[in-house]
Amino acid sequence: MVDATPTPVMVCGVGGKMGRATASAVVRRDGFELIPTALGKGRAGVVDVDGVAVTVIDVDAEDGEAVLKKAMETYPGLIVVDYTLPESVNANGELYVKCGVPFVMGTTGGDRDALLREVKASGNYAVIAPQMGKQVVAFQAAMKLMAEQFPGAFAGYTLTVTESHQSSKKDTSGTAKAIVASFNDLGCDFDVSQIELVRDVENQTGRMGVPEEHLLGHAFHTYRLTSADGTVSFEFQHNVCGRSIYAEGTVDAVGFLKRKVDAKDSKTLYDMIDVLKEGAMN
Ligand SMILES: NC(=O)C1=CN([C@@H]2O[C@H](COP(=O)(O)OP(=O)(O)OC[C@H]3O[C@@H](n4cnc5c(N)ncnc54)[C@H](O)[C@@H]3O)[C@@H](O)[C@H]2O)C=CC1
Ligand SMILES: O=C(O)C1=N[C@H](C(=O)O)C[C@H](O)C1
Repeated sequence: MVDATPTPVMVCGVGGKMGRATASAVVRRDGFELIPTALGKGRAGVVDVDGVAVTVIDVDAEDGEAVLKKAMETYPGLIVVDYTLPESVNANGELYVKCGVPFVMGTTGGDRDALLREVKASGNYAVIAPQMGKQVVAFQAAMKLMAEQFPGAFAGYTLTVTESHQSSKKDTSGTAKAIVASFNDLGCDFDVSQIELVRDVENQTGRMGVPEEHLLGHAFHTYRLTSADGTVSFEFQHNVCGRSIYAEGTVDAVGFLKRKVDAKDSKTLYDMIDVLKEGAMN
């Protein structure tokens, strides 16, 4: 029998740009319910998400663990989505593990190795990925596959990576970092510190071609490979305007995770390539 109960979702960081976009996608999508409570930082209050009034509880003022546990009791089967900030990633991951709540971590940055290690060791269900957009995840997966199939194929090539995002983005793109890891396996000697970050309007609208109306929300990435003698070059580019591609993918990830929890799957830690492989992305 199909379970008709909607999956309850708490969106931590709902006061921010991605949290708001994701909460809105949860409200729009059948089979999901946005719960009216969320954890926030320094911004207590009520956020209206398309008619759902979400009370944001400031983790600096109240006990986040108690808030989460209460929400888990009130909304059995709760799944948390995290779109907070790089400096909160590890502490939030630890909090969700401590409470035993399944979660989708879209937030980038922090100590990724520690996050993945600790969540995996805990056996807590989670999807953790720096990129939730279906087609970009497919590109990411293709680069990973190429590196697995043809390791070293681009040895001797010079790689340059340029990523442009809204000026409020402080960290280097987590997606670009993940793709650089595949280029490293393909033989390119490149460190993520060499990624060029474009955050100023002049370069964004000029060199990168970002439409003015998307200066506050875009992700334009270019990966360029050039052979040692300069006679051969490759360019991979993905340009995203707005945030709906990530918000929709996040809801797909919540649905995927819910099915894994219900099935008591022996694997508990996933990324978006797992979600894509299962055909679980709209
Ligand atoms: N995985 C993906 O596909 C995507 C990931 N992102 C990532 O999402 C993150 C958020 O980005 P934006 O929404 O643009 O940032 P933002 O600055 O607009 O929003 C962050 C929100 O999180 C809140 N916050 C900070 N620490 C918190 C904590 N400990 N607990 C609860 N709330 C907390 C802030 O008060 C703010 O409301 C970034 O790491 C970004 O790279 C963004 C787009 C897509
Ligand atoms: O902060 C953003 O906006 C984005 N963050 C993610 C990243 O760091 O790669 C995904 C996308 O680039 C948008």
